[in-house]
Amino acid sequence: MDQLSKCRANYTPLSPITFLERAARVYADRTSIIYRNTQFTWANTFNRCRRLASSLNKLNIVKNDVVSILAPNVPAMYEVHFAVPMAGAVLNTINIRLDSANVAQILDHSEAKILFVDYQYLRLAVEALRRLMNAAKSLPLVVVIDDVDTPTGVRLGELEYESLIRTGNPEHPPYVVEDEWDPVSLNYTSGTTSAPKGVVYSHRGAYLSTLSLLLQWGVGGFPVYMWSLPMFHCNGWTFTWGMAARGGTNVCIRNTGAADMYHAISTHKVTHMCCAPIVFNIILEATPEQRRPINHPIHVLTGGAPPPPALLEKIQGLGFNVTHAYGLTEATGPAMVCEWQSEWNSLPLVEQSRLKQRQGVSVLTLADADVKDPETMVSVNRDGKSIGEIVLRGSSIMKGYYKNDVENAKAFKDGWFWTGDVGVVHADGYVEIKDRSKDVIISGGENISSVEVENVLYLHPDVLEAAVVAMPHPFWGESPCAFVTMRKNSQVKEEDVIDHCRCKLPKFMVPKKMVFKDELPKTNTGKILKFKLREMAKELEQEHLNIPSSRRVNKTEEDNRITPRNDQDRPQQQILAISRL
Ligand SMILES: Nc1ncnc2c1ncn2[C@@H]1O[C@H](COP(=O)(O)OP(=O)(O)OP(=O)(O)O)[C@@H](O)[C@H]1O
Repeated sequence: MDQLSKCRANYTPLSPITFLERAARVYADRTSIIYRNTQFTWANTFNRCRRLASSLNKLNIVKNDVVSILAPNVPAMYEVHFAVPMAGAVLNTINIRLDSANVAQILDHSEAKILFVDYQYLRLAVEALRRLMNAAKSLPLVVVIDDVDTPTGVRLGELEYESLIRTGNPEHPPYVVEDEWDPVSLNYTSGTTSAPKGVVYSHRGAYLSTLSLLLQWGVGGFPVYMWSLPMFHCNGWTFTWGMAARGGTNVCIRNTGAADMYHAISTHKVTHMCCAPIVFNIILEATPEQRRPINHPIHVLTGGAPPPPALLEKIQGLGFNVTHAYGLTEATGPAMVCEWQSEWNSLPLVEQSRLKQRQGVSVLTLADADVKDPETMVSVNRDGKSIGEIVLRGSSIMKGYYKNDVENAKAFKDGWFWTGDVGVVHADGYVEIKDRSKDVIISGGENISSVEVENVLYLHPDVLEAAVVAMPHPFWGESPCAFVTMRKNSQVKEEDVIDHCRCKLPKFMVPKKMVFKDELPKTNTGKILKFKLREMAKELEQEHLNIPSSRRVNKTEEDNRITPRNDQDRPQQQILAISRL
């Protein structure tokens, strides 16, 4: 049998762009995209993508060139997921809430040849380009994306998205992927804990991850998928490509405000959506004018941050059927999922939410997932208590970080990808995150999981959002400090919330300081920027100790950037502390 060899008939490189060609054949007249009053079919989408790919090649885009895009969830953002790789190039979607310094950094680091910019983000793009120009760096060609539904006429130079489509060749032969290990996209990490890193996906990894997530989430034919998750985040957790694979309808929305989401859900009968847990608050806090009745089941895949059980309970009560996944940019989005066991359906709702907030088991494309002691590399006991670092291996894991050998060497060790997340394994094999290694609070030699304290805070009926970080403590080394936002018109005081924690937590885990804030600092993907809160906690401690402001740690310009510099030495220290336990 060994002599049977591969040939073109039985071995084709895997690539997610093949999903579109098939969609155009199989689902030609079905709706592919809805955006305001504009609708396309799968035949239209294939035609538009071929035209755009041909125009990109005419602009001298060749294999492995990077093409960037700065846009919200509009049709163009969807189309480039096919058109750019169909031109042989690598797609780089840029987070629209970054500042111009970060956008410039990404354009420079990725060596982007073309930048597609949605008209609403032109100012940000221009500022980023000005920075590149001042630093004598090369500039990408800019293509403005006007609103396809209600064009504004805004331009910057000659190139405009729709005219590239109009002038492109509809018969352009689809690009043939020769090696499935070739790059398909370049996504920068959220920069929650360190400088954003450029994560490269292969055609093979993207293809397999797409299929595995569709299967894992049980997405059948013709889903109506609302884009409440930014497509720029891990290519929309691969559902950009996935909707073509299932002949789904992409409901594009510019903003994830409550009114837009409720309107889309009820008008288009949305069946599926993904989002960070923070979006549940937007849905739950909607005003009566924004709300619409929800009369059909909606499947939600949530991840990106730990969903507190109290929040899961509330959103499920509204008719949303939540699946909880855990993932990273480096794992092409969701890598583990809390796979639901039917016998759990008979448990009380509180117990169901407690089980569901666990991060779960590996998705199908991962060969393995484990929790290991980072010093001994030994797997931790399945007792729900022994702590270690979550490690992953398999075809969903990135090719590597672009131009970053140092981080590649740290991330890939002993045949595993090391996530930097700290967790436990329960007796049933389900993993539960306790923290990011950088966020663990070490108080008097005890590790405190900030997630556990946050879960208790979320049980308070007036708490809207909560984040717990380490505050320096003269005796214990660190103590928990909670930052909380409260529901509108709440009369509750800080002391009341501390008392609530006292009733539910061991004394050493009770926040020593409670800070009410109007808003918590977040990344665009809805993650709370804990490094910023740690800085604030440090300031609070210095005030508490009456250190004159002149001697306090100064805020530098960099504090306002995504890149946290202050925590660089912390993970190693903390992992060592964890492994000592
Ligand atoms: N379901 C989840 N529960 C808890 N945490 C989660 C979950 N899903 C994702 N996360 C957190 O999000 C992280 C992945 O986020 P992402 O890839 O967007 O960039 P980042 O890690 O936030 O940014 P950076 O690596 O630049 O700091 C995971 O490592 C984990 O800490």
